[in-house]
Amino acid sequence: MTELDSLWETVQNEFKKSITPPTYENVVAPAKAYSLQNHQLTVVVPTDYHLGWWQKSLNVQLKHIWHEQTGEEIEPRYVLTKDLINVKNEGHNSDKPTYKTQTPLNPEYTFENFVEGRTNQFAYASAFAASEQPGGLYNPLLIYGDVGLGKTHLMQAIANNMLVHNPDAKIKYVTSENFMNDYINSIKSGTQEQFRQEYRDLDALLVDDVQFFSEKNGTQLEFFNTFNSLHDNNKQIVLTADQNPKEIPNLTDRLVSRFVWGLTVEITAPDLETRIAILNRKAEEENIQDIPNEVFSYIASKINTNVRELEGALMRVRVFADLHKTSINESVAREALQGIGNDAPATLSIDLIQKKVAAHFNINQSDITGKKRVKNIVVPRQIAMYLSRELTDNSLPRIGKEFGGKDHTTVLHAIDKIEKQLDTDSELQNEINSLKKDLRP
Ligand SMILES: Nc1ncnc2c1ncn2[C@@H]1O[C@H](COP(=O)(O)OP(=O)(O)OP(=O)(O)O)[C@@H](O)[C@H]1O
Repeated sequence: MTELDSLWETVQNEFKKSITPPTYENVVAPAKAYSLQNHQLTVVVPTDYHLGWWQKSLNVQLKHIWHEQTGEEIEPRYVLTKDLINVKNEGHNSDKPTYKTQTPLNPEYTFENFVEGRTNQFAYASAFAASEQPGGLYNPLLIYGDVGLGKTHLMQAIANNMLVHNPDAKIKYVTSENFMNDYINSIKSGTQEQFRQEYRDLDALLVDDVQFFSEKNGTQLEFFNTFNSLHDNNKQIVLTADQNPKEIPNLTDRLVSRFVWGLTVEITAPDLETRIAILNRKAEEENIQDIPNEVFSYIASKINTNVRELEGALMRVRVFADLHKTSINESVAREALQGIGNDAPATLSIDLIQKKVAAHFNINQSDITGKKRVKNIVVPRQIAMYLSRELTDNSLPRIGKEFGGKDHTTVLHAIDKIEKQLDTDSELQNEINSLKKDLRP
């Protein structure tokens, strides 16, 4: 056992005294001290969930315990096991080539484990198609969107699926930062030829977060050449970015034009139904049983942007219930998630939308929920259904119910109609904008 290992054991024992056994077992025990350099303690943790706990809840205590035990002030940093390879590459001796960055694929990032919904199904279908016919129509495939929406998951699912079909496929997954570091290190060590071979002799290259190339002109040029070489040989390229590549500042035009050569798809935040489905899937994966449906709905309505945070919230509820030795129910979830996510979930109700739309068109609310098929009532009814979907988190069946017990397909048809008309009808656009302003000042 190294000195650091035994010190870490002492630190863990100190934690044990001040936190409950489930938090210790679930969160503290799985963490390992990896290195201590220049007052920076690197701690390796297995999942995003652990990362969140350490960064948000245990960081101050760790610094305190460390100081008490050693007299040393430290600045901890937390690294996922899967990212350890990057840490290992840091500070490598410059005469050793380090162009061999190889971040392992996460075997859990498969298409089967990805929940499809309205906002990600195009990205999902494109990624699946690219993995079935690498180097084909969707080359490169670029997936962009906000943080934590599943871009890396889909990108790695492509690689995992390619490997199912061809276990010998040469696939490299790197972040754009890895690519740059590899490139710089190859220059330093005079191993550019090997670097090029390494990157160009692949069946698929996956590069995460290409927005990082912004302003890195030398790296952009090298990547441009790598890209061309792979593309010319019909090798699959998959890229992700946090925004549309055309909007990434300081990327050369020729690189942007390469990025959008194949197919560019966006992922946006999942809707309520998808968030609930993701939570169900996650609970199954983590073997968390007996969660009532209203708890899934509550968590999904609180966290409505980032899937990573959604997963974190579920784990938080679980640990909270463990700590209090209680089963998971809605009031436990409310307590566990105090101060997290949407503290003031939208109070806008379908009832209010119906009232406002009725007043706007000078008809009665009962017309909106009724069955009359005359045009001056049908259109406001469709608009009210559309707004109920846009501005609240209610599901289609729920909306149908509130509109006098209509079927969810009727609601879907109404929304579809309005969406299509909005593309061309500026009067309708103005009408809807003004109603939205009125409903959400
Ligand atoms: N539709 C989905 N179904 C199941 N899991 C999902 C889905 N979307 C995201 N996730 C999960 O959410 C977490 C975050 O996803 P991921 O890392 O792929 O996001 P990202 O868009 O690459 O974020 P970042 O920009 O921060 O890198 C992962 O655990 C992933 O498996």
